[in-house]
Amino acid sequence: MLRVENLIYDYPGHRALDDVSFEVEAGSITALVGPNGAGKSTLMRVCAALERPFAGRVLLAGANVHDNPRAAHRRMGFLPDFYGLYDELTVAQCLDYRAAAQGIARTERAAIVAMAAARLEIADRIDQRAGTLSRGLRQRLAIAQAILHDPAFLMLDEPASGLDPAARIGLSAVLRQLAGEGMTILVSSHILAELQDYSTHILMLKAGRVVEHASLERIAAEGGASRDIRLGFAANIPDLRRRLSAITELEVITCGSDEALVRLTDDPAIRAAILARLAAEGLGLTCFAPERRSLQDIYLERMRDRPPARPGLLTGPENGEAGT
Ligand SMILES: Nc1ncnc2c1ncn2[C@@H]1O[C@H](COP(=O)(O)OP(=O)(O)OP(=O)(O)O)[C@@H](O)[C@H]1O
Repeated sequence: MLRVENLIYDYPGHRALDDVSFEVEAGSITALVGPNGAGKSTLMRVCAALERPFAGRVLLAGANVHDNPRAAHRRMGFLPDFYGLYDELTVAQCLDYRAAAQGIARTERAAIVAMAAARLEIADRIDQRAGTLSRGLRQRLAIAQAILHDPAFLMLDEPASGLDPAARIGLSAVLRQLAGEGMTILVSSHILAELQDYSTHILMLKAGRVVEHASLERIAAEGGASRDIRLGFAANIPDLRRRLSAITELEVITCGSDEALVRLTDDPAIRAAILARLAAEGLGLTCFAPERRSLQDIYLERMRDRPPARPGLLTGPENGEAGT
């Protein structure tokens, strides 16, 4: 769907994108993450053909977006991190204006405005002025503006920033729904727990370079079974820590009176022996569950460990060369 090849982008005295290559799979929701200043917004603006790269190219469904930005804008939607709405216009007028700007014929506009408002669940606000909407509803209107021409590809730059928890949950549902309807989405955010809920892939940038690009499934499976195990017990055991610590192959990370987090070795035989010992101890074991590695753990690990991608490599989940 979107293929980015060897992008270089410089601000005066600063390289913001340093040989960035990746490919976004059709139908995926890719989370674009990285520390402040990593280059996420710059990357999105270049992909949206709002900035011209110094080198490299961006292909949307095979067409170079910088050769014909207007054609690219008809195939993509973009919500920048800072956007303006016409506060004096109603929701309907805002959407109608954007539809006109997209070149949609006057006769088709009413139906398209109604459909976009329905998709973002703001149809009941259609006659309300944009300036009187809550932050969450403004965000919905801005996304409705970005998708009313039914783009195949949608980019959202930090759409959750400033939203309250309920509005963020609503936004996640909207993104899932749009992806379910066939839209390919690239979304940047610093809220990793939420990205984990709806993303299929992750693209990590650090200092203008790709340090990881993979499906969440592949990342979660990487490294085999988790070594951290959550234990649960049927009743309170006052000396639980002491009893667990007595098992030498097991390291106690946290411990309460009826639950604990412990770290085991990767060796299946030793793990089986520890489980058998725990059962034999008569502790009333009710839970022995590997802890799922969170996106946050993976992010922190990658940001710490990984060298940036080698120049010239096209990173992508399908070729398995991400961040090597
Ligand atoms: N107009 C500009 N002029 C000069 N430098 C800029 C400009 N815009 C961004 N930069 C620099 O380019 C780098 C990348 O910025 P960018 O905004 O793309 O990062 P980001 O990953 O989106 O950051 P954040 O998470 O804080 O939004 C930063 O070092 C930033 O200071």
